[in-house]
Amino acid sequence: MTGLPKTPSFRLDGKRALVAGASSGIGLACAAALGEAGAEVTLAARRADALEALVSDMTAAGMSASALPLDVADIAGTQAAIAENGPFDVLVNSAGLARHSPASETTEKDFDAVSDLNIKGAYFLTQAVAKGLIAAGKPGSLINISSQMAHVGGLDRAVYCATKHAVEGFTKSMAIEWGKAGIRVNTICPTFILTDLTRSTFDQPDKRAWIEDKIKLGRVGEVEDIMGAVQFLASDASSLVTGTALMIDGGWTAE
Ligand SMILES: NC(=O)C1=CN([C@@H]2O[C@H](COP(=O)(O)OP(=O)(O)OC[C@H]3O[C@@H](n4cnc5c(N)ncnc54)[C@H](OP(=O)(O)O)[C@@H]3O)[C@@H](O)[C@H]2O)C=CC1
Ligand SMILES: O=C(CO)[C@@H](O)[C@H](O)[C@@H](O)C(=O)O
Repeated sequence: MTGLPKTPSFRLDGKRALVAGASSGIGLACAAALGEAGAEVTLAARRADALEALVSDMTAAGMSASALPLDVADIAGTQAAIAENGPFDVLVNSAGLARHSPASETTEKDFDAVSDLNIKGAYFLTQAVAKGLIAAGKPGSLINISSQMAHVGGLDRAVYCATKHAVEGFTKSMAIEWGKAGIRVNTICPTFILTDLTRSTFDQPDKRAWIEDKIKLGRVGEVEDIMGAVQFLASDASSLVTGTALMIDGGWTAE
């Protein structure tokens, strides 16, 4: 016997990771997952106090973390912050927002607010981190938190769905462009997960029943459901994975 193949490592020791949208919900969980795997994690979002609280929790748990207050919709400010604090080997972009209304009533203000963060902010944040890697001649793994709504429509969620479909488009295009440089670009597409973003949806009994019916595994998502996926996509365990969407939807889009 010549020896068994060895599973590539899920560890991230020596890697620098940036998590945008780390002050709550899915981003916070992703930051903890990356820290647990050994990465040095930079936590970005607008609320500096929430970031500092997470830095304290992660440090107390033996992880390496620091805060970088940042508005991802401020493109120039984000570019400057990444240039100053990078390069980052790993990006998880979980900064996002949603506004709900019938498509016939969407206002330009809501359209712009959701698009400016979910598409434009995500695009230029991903670009800024990639530019830092290219300049440093380093490989990397860039992950955008998209949504199952990038693959299906959602009643009263036309703008949000449009932005998440757009994220899938630029992710695939960037994956093609930067593949030879060893920079991988992927999305994670969660189903409904109880966070500040979805609380108002879950509070409506008819909406909760709709969600529970559509998720074939019979339970709603929790932030912990995203953590293993982030460790996988950030690490060498996924070194041939790029330009793809990892569905974490309990079977919603299988129907
Ligand atoms: N929860 C769910 O069911 C699902 C969520 N998603 C996606 O996951 C991502 C995270 O959502 P979730 O954790 O649920 O929501 P939360 O509202 O809990 O988290 C959103 C995060 O984004 C940050 N954020 C918002 N605006 C900005 C900004 N302009 N600049 C920087 N950071 C910003 C917030 O921090 P701060 O306010 O401090 O800036 C916060 O950390 C979103 O992209 C969402 O679309 C996808 C599928 C399902
Ligand atoms: O992406 C999501 C579910 O797959 C959620 O963030 C929402 O659609 C959210 O906007 C909601 O409807 O509560």
